[in-house]
Amino acid sequence: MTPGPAEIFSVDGVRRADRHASGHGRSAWVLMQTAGRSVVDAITARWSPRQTVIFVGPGNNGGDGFVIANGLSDAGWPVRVVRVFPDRNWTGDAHVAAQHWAGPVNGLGPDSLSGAGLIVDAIFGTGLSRSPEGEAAELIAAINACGAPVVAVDIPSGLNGDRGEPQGEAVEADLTVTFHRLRPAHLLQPSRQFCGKIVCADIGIPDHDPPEGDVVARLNHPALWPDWPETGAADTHKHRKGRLAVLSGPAKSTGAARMAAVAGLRAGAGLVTMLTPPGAALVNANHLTEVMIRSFRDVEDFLTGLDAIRATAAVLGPAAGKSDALKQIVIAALSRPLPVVLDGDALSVFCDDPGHLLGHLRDHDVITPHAGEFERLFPGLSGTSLNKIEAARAAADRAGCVVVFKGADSVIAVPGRTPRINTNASPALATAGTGDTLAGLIGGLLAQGAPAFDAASAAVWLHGEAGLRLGSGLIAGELADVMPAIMQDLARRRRIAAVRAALIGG
Ligand SMILES: NC(=O)C1=CN([C@@H]2O[C@H](COP(=O)(O)OP(=O)(O)OC[C@H]3O[C@@H](n4cnc5c(N)ncnc54)[C@H](OP(=O)(O)O)[C@@H]3O)[C@@H](O)[C@H]2O)[C@@H](O)CC1
Ligand SMILES: [K+]
Repeated sequence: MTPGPAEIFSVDGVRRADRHASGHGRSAWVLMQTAGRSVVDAITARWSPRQTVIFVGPGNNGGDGFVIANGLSDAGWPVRVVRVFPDRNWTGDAHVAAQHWAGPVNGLGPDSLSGAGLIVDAIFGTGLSRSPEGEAAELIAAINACGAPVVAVDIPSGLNGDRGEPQGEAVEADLTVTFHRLRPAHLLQPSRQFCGKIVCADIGIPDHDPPEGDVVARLNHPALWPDWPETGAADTHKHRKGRLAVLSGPAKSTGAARMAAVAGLRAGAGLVTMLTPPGAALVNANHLTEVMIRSFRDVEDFLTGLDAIRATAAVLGPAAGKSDALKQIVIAALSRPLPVVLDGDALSVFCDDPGHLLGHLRDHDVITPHAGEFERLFPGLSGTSLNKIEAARAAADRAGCVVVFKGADSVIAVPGRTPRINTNASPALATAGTGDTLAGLIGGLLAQGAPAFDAASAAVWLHGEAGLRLGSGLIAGELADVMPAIMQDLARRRRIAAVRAALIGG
C-alpha cells in the first residue's frame, strides 16, 4: 500500500467531502476528471500500452471509466469500452463524461473479454446498493477468471465501502485506485484481499474539519504515539522504567507466559517478574535469565506478590489455564490501581459470565480478544455491527477499557477516541504464541507509563513490524528478539523527521 492520508472515512464522509469541494470551487465534474486522470497515471506508471477493456456501470463510477478511456486513448492505448447496463441512462457528471467519449460503446457479450491485456473495473463504486446479480455477477466472475490484470476504480465492484465483506460476487483487483481517503473496505478483511495494491489519490478536495463521525478510524502509525516506545533519558535506571508482573500457567504450560515476559522486557520495562504457581517455579527458573521469579500459593499471595514487587502493570492470561482460581486472580488484580492486560485464558474463563469481567475493567486496562474470544465476551456484537471498527468501538464502550480486536486487520479502540486500524500484520504472524508476545509488549509499555491506547497501538505496530522482518517460517519466540532493531530504526527515523521539521521550521 502506498502511504496515504491516515484518516479512514465512511462512504458518506467522502460524499460530504465531495460536496465540501463543490462549495470551494471544485465541481463534481472537475473531481471526476481528476479522479479519472489519477487512475490513468497509476496504470501508465505500471503497465506498457496494451488492449484495455473498460467496463462502465450505470453511476459515477462508470463516469470515471469514460474519463479513463479518454486518458488512455489520448496516451495511445488501444481501449474498448463496454457498457454493463444497456437499459440504464447515465445522468449528471457520468452523462457528461459519456458525452466526452468519442469512441464506440460496446454492449456486453461473449467476446467482451477477448484479447484483454488489462481490465478496468468501473462497474460499481461506493454506490453499490445490493448484491450484483444476473449479467453483472456473471461478468464479475468472468473478469476474475480471465487472467488479465484488473484495475478497480475507487473500489472493486461488489464491495460495500463501509463493510469488511464482499456483497456477493466481487472483483478481485490487482490494483485499486481510490480517491481522497481510504474507506473501511480497503483495510478490513476479507474485503482488503479483493483490492490488491491500493493507491489513494489526492483529487484536490480541500482539507477541512470533517463532521463528527466521518472519520471512522485512523491508520495505526508511529505518528499517533510519538513518545512510545520510550528511548529514555541518559540518567534513567531500571526502577524508572517500570515493573511488569506476568502470571505463569501451571508447570506444563509455562512457555506462553515466558514469551510475554521476555516481550515485556524487550518493550523496555525495567524489571519483569514472573508470578508463578509453586509447581511451575522450577521449569520457569530453568528457562529464564533476566526475568525474576516469585511463587504464589493463592489469590491473597498473588496480590501480596504484586504489591511486593511494586508492579506498575500486569499481564494475565497467556496459557494461564481456565480455572476458578484464574477468575479470582483476574478480579483481584483489577482491584489494584495498576493497568492490567488480559489475554487468552483470562478472557475465555469469563465466557459464561462476561458481564462479571466487564464490570471490573477500568479505562487503563487492555483486553486483546481474537474473533472467537470477542464473540464469547460480546455475544452477537460482531454480527450486528456495520464492520469490525464499529464492533471494536462498541466493545470498548461496553467494557470501558482499551480493546485490541486482533486479526490480520487488528482494530484498537477505546471509549471516546477514534479507533485505530493496523495494517502491517504479516500472514507469518498466524502461528502459535504470537498473541502472547503481543500481550507482553503491551504490558511492557504500560509498565513504563504509556497511556493504554498508545501502549496497545504501539505494541500492535511493533508486533506487525517484527512479523514483516522475520517473514514466513517465523516462530513466536523470535518476535521479541527483533524488537531492538525495530525500535532503533524507529528512533532513527523520528530523529531524522525532527531535524527535518526543525530545519523547515527554522
Ligand atoms: N465522492 C467522490 O469524491 C467522488 C466520486 N467519484 C466516483 O463516484 C462513485 C460513486 O458514484 P455513485 O454514487 O453514482 O455510485 P456507483 O457505484 O457508480 O453506481 C451507483 C449506480 O449503480 C446502481 N447499482 C448499485 N448496486 C447495483 C446492483 N447490485 N445491481 C445493479 N445496479 C446497481 C445504482 O442503482 P440503484 O441502486 O439506484 O438502483 C446506481 O445507478 C465513486 O465510487 C467514484 O468512482 C469520482 O467521480 C470523483 C469523486
Ligand atoms: K469499481
